[in-house]
Amino acid sequence: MSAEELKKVAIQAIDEKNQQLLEINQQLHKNPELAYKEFKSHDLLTNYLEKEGFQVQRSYPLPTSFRATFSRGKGPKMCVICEYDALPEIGHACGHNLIAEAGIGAAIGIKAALETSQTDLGQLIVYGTPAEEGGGGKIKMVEEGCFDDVDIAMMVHPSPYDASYASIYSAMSFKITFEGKAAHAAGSPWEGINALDAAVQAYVNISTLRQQFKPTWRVHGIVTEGGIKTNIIPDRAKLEYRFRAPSDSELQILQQKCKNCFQSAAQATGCKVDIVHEGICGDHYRSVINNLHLVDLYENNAKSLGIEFPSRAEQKQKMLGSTDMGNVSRVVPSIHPTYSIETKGGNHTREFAVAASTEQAHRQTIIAAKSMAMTCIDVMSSRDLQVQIKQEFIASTSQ
Ligand SMILES: NCCCC[C@H](NC(=O)CCN)C(=O)O
Repeated sequence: MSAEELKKVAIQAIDEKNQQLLEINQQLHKNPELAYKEFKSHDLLTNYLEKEGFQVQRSYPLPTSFRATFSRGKGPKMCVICEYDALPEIGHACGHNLIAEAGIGAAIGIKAALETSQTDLGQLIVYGTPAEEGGGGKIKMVEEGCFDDVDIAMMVHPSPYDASYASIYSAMSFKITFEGKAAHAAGSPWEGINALDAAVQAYVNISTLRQQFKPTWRVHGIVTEGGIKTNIIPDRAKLEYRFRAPSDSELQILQQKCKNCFQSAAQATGCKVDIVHEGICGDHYRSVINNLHLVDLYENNAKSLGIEFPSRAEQKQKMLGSTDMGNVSRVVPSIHPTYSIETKGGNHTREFAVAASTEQAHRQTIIAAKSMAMTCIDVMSSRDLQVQIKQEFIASTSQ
């Protein structure tokens, strides 16, 4: 069968499961779970995939990640990724319930095409990847070798705009602790060393320096501890900061500038400072390397389903944030397109959480699922494309 005929098979299979796919996204939306605690989401998705005839490895290799496979002979191993973690307090405000729906929908379509094809079309791997919003599930899965037998990986992400090319920055997070000395704030303030003043000074240093930041750099921080009582000079204050830049080398420069801001604030106030890159928000999320062959295929398939894209130059201007999919894109040819849903607020707002549960968002998600399935079918059907994608990957990762 031709690729075009197989795409029709995939589209029909996804349409037949439309109601079930909607229910999956709604269930996830009603039960938002945080990084590495996505047990109900994991069970919902793995039970469904098993029922649909996939070989499922639950809790592989992490407690809330999974691998599900379906093969028809030899051929390239295509990987579709589901995310399903939520944000504290604001739930599915990044729409990962829809990402899971899209991944499962694409898997249903690709499986139908594999079953219908008379040839060794390829193999499908569905990965459930936890903790994208902090904790870097995919980073751990890359380290565990999960992508060693994968030829191509893809996922989609809802947002306020359509972009087949992902403009995703390299990001690192730090925890900063200033240590001072407590004293009675009225009786003997001169005996104290004010850690809150150091934190405020550091915040102001960075804000002052912003004028000299490149327009593509991002620095954002919060105060997580700032004292106990107004009449005690705070002996400890804590900040959390995240730095982002388009490349790792720029990120290094930006980080050093900001570390200078923390250290000079400590010196000015007489505090000690400890800067730690660590813990749940501490992983290095790499920038995404877009495989342009895959980007073009995805865009053409989505266009054939009625999606309109801004120019590639405009797409590159839109920055969603950072993602551990960047780390996957360093080990296998990858794409991370975004697709638009109707929303009154951007990602990470309460408005977006509301938008992520609507019928309209579901309809857009189904189109994204079909576009992924069609892209996989294009790749599986053409040995030439497989070679070109691999060659581009080698060239882009060896720079
Ligand atoms: N180490 C913290 C990672 C935060 C990842 C987060 N990602 C997104 O918003 C993209 C879509 N989920 C971020 O960029 O802050």
